[in-house]
Amino acid sequence: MRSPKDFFRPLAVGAPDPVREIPFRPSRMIHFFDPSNEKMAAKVPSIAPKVDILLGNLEDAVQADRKEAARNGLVEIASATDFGDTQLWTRVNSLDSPWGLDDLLTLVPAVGHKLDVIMVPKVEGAEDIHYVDRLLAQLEAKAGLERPILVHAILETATGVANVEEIAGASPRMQGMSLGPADLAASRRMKTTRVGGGHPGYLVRQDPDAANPEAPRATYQQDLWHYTLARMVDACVAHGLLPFYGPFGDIRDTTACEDQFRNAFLLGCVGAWSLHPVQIDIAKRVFSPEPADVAWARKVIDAMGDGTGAVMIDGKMQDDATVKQCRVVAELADSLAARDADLAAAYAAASKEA
Ligand SMILES: CC(C)(COP(=O)(O)OP(=O)(O)OC[C@H]1O[C@@H](n2cnc3c(N)ncnc32)[C@H](O)[C@@H]1OP(=O)(O)O)[C@@H](O)C(=O)NCCC(=O)NCCSC(=O)C[C@H](O)C(=O)O
Ligand SMILES: [Mg+2]
Repeated sequence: MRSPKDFFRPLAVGAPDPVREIPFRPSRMIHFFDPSNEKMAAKVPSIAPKVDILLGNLEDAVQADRKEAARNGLVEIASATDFGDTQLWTRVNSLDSPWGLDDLLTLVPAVGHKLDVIMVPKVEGAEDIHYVDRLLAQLEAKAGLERPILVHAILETATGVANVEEIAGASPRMQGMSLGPADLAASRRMKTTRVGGGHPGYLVRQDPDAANPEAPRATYQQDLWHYTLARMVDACVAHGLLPFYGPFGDIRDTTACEDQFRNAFLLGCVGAWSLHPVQIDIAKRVFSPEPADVAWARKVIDAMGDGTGAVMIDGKMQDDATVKQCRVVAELADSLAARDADLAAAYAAASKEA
């Protein structure tokens, strides 16, 4: 393990200095597209301005015989497109696959200056991040890049979950993590074949009524992902990283998708993956605080002055802790409003009314 003194040293001569703090840009949705799919690729220029993050996916969901086409397609799209202030990410193939190395060897020299973040799937421990860290430093130095490419890990194996804290702290490049519920379910031998979401069999049942033991008893579906998501959020925050929920595979069930995204938002995640255009607006809605909540947060911040002491607002106690909660909401709203004029107007109107 590197000494803490060396943590922020470049890992190759000529590589850019690692960042000291992970930038928190609007990140409500990571929109996946397959660069080898002509229809999807054609939509990139029109989708890019609508999403916070656009991700060229090279891993799962791209057929084995389309891997090279996807990689080359991403180089072409990244070179030809002006993404404005939308972030460009890629998900490379896993480190043990026949394609992961060539993904990195091709993308960094060709379009490394345009890539903000590389998502690495199936990360199992700090050693995976160390490998990518050094290789990226070498490639960045060779390509003459001036800013480091950040790394995002998918938490999608039981071993990865067991090692989540050490993964989060493995490198100053670590930008964030996403939950990968499909691979994680397989790795853990969970008996769900869904991509995220609940399962009707995972429930608790109301106690029997002593006076009427045969009466029907209510059941309450439970959240299969709560434990992992909460662990991931804590590991990320402890290391200054951004946590994301991952994919919701039932594209037609927009209601359950919204519920899953909202649970993640409330628990601390900054965004989720959108796999289909229909999920973009869901993520935008869910991961932007409600105007009424923003107005309330600003009211509390104003009333709390220097942020110490206790006051009563509309019958609710406010103190040093609640003002911090309110700052989380207000600061997120400010950063999203700077990118989204409609949201800025909605926040201003709600604050005026409050
Ligand atoms: C899920 C899909 C296969 C559905 O595609 P399709 O059947 O074509 O849907 P539609 O007919 O409704 O599409 C309407 C039009 O929209 C275009 N489209 C579809 N998806 C996208 C997209 N993501 N970006 C841009 N454009 C998109 C279609 O081409 C249609 O266009 P047109 O005919 O011109 O109107 C498909 O959405 C898809 O493949 N999505 C991405 C899937 C993906 O990336 N999966 C991997 C991430 S999840 C994962 O890996 C699991 C995770 O790692 C874990 O372990 O949990
Ligand atoms: Mg996966």
